[in-house]
Amino acid sequence: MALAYDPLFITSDKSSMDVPSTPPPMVLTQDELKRIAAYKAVDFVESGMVLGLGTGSTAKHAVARIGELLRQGKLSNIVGIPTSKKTQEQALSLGIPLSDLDAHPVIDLSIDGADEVDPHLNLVKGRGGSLLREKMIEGASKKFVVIVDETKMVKHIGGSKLALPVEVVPFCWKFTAEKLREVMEGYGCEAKLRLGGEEGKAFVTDNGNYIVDMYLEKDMGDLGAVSDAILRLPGVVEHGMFLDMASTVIVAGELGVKIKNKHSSCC
Ligand SMILES: O=C[C@H](O)[C@H](O)[C@H](O)COP(=O)(O)O
Repeated sequence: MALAYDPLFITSDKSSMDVPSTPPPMVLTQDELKRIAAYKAVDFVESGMVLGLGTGSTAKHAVARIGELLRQGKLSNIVGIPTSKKTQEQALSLGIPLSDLDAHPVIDLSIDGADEVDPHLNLVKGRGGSLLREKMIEGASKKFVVIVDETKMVKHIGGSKLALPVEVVPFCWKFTAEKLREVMEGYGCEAKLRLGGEEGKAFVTDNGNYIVDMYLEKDMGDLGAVSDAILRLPGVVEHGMFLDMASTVIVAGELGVKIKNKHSSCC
């Protein structure tokens, strides 16, 4: 279905108005909101850029749009760095030239979705299992634009009560999961191995690891301290909290698109 995409439908945190003067032309599905956010992010893309290509149901719209603009000749000389095998396949199918972090250690712009966004633009990512490559690539980016529909906005990280993913090595994963649970015990934490592999086996990431999903009851408060404690555990490869990494978050909702920039987004 074609979107009636209205530029007046956009607000930014630089603006004093949060509600646009023109009402949205129709009730949009969550997928349409994801697509609106993704297309808006692709406005930041310029010919000649090295781009981090995100993973997931929102990022796939951005990758598709980049492919379309390349095909139309409106963008040229783009190099994409995919954050997962799935995105790599999509980008290849669209003819987007690809490379990697070894060849391009500095990336101009990354565009990716998120599972949660807090008021400080801290994120949870990795419910699709791609957090490690995403963190490596997005951490090497001069600009990181996050695209979400409004359901992803939370008051605090973990606030959706859905998974905070941690990538762990398969070797004695139960031991690591128990250590994670102990570290997070004060926040009412449950730690569960993610399933989804063949015959009900563990989900395996693109890096051959497992994911332990943490479910939290309480606000963690000092996210930096929790991050450090998790990363100190042997067996942990990476976690899905992306702290202070997003430059801009584009949020598409029924009342319009909001653009939130780092350092001007909160309080
Ligand atoms: O591992 C997956 C990624 O972090 C995704 O970007 C994240 O889960 C958001 O995915 P979606 O856009 O499908 O909600």
